[in-house]
Amino acid sequence: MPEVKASRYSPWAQELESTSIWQIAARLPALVVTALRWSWRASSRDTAATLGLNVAAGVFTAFGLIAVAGVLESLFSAGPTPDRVRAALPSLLLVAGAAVTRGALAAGGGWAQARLAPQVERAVELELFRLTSRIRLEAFDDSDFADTMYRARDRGTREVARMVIHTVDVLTALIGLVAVAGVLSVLHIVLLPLLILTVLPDGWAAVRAARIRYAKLREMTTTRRREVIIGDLLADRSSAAELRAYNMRPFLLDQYKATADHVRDALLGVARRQALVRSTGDAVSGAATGLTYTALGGLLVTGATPLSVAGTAVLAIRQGQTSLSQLLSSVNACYESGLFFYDFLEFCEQARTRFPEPASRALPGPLEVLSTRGLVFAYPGADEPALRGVDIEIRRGEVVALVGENGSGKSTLARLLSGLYTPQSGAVLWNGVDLATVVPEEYRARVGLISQDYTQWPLSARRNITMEESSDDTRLQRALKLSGADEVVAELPHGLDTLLDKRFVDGADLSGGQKQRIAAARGLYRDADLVVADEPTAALDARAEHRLFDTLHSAAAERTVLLITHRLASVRMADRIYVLDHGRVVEEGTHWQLMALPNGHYRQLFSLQADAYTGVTVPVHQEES
Ligand SMILES: Nc1ncnc2c1ncn2[C@@H]1O[C@H](COP(=O)(O)OP(=O)(O)OP(=O)(O)O)[C@@H](O)[C@H]1O
Repeated sequence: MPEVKASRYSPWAQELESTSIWQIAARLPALVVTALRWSWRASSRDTAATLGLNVAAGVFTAFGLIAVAGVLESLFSAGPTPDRVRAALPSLLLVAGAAVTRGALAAGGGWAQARLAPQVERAVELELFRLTSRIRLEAFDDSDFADTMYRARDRGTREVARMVIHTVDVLTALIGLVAVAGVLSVLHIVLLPLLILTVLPDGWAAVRAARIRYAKLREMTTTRRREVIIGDLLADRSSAAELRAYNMRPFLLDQYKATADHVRDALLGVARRQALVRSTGDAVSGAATGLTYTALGGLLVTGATPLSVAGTAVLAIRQGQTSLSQLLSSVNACYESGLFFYDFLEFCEQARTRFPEPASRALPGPLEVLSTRGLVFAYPGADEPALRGVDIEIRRGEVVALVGENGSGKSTLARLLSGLYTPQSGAVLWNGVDLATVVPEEYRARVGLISQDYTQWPLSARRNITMEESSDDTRLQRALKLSGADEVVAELPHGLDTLLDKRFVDGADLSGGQKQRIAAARGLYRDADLVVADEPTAALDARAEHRLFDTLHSAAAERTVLLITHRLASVRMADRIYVLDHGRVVEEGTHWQLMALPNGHYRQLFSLQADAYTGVTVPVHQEES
């Protein structure tokens, strides 16, 4: 299967192949400006310091090179050597001064740069999750958009800070090149071993700084995993419905912020320690640079090392080569980051087009009647609509059942009635008011959804049921009892306070049926007008199933119940049954009315099930066709 074999990056790789380097280079300046804008928003002070200090360090590198040229000019002039060395002394002092200043500026710039990365990453990721938790639910069924979202999450968010850093590198290397061009006519030479000595302390500092970062990241593995898990809940298909149904967005965003703040603070600590190590390395390197020039002076005074024109030229060329290769590699890095960053920007743009339509109307009182009018809904990219003009009605206090074969559209209809999907045409009406005009959070708060694909949240059992910080004990105990979740909680090591996630210490895992009981308790706990139960008993044992159906039927005394199930024996008592087939309501009525239809769809399905239990067949006339 090609889609399984393809690498995760294949969409990106394809785009890369079809986009020429010039096209990407042309959009690079705009990307750099956008990245700088993000960075400025995250921390204007650190952005300014990163740019200012690094560019200033580049200027001092160039200045040092020009000062070296001055030294050489004095040394190569006519006259006795001691006089020439003396004449070179002011330039030598300038060289040393430039090196120290450059070192200090680069250390400051490096610190600001290291501070910037976690701050920009946090700001960008928070924006990503603000978008993923706000987009319409059907956006998760659009595979192209899912790819865009994955690429944005996988690398895109990290690349903004890198773009800023690579931009600085490009500017610095450019300044170095200009300086080399200016002094190419001047000749100079440096002793190789001493030059290596000037590089070694910096190398040590770089290794040490990398180790500090690695050790911290390792220590924070669990925290970072937690961050990823919360992030997944905010952006994953599996939790998207309940996140919306139970208005979990503010809570999860707060949780994410708290964890992300912890990671950010730890990384700022790493940045401080790294800056210390790097400045130590830079100081030793600076001293070694001074030593190099002192030794060079000594060698010249003693006449031990004659300077040759060729050697000096080689040095100047080498410097030029270094600046050039730096420029190339930073442009390359900028280009690479730009690709990933573009993914992120593309995602933001696409996500904003998938926000729910703004609605401001309040819910018009408690539910009297919920109805649909010509409801049509197609999933993104689907050839056929899942619902093709559905009209149903649910009145207060009724138990209404939706039945039909797999894929007939029951869950889709339930989600539209729960306000999770928006119809392409037609409307869902609450007391006659179109739900598209009502504030979604207000409506969703009046619906208790027992979802077919429920989420087990990595929270305590209590929070898994209440889905809100405060809990009403009377309602909680009632929901536990009605759903049979009381038996589940009784077996948990810390009762309602047990964490329902095996991935953490003291976390507990539940069986499929136990999870379903908790999900049922969640729908029953909510003080809702309408309970939507979509296959609420699929994983339950016979006793629990019987109990829950009894509960749902008696719950209708205070609430309205929409029940979707394949256990047709349980819908016999429903006030009305709608039979769906290929996205249409094909039959409607009570159990006995539907059983009276000679070739009825419901009658066929019911008789098949009844047969399996009793061996008694209700006669079914096969359609003649
Ligand atoms: N996320 C989705 N993306 C695209 N198509 C979907 C999606 N979910 C369902 N469908 C399609 O929509 C149609 C209706 O599906 P739906 O889940 O509403 O059926 P159902 O009656 O609830 O089925 P079941 O009894 O198996 O739960 C089916 O053809 C299904 O393949």
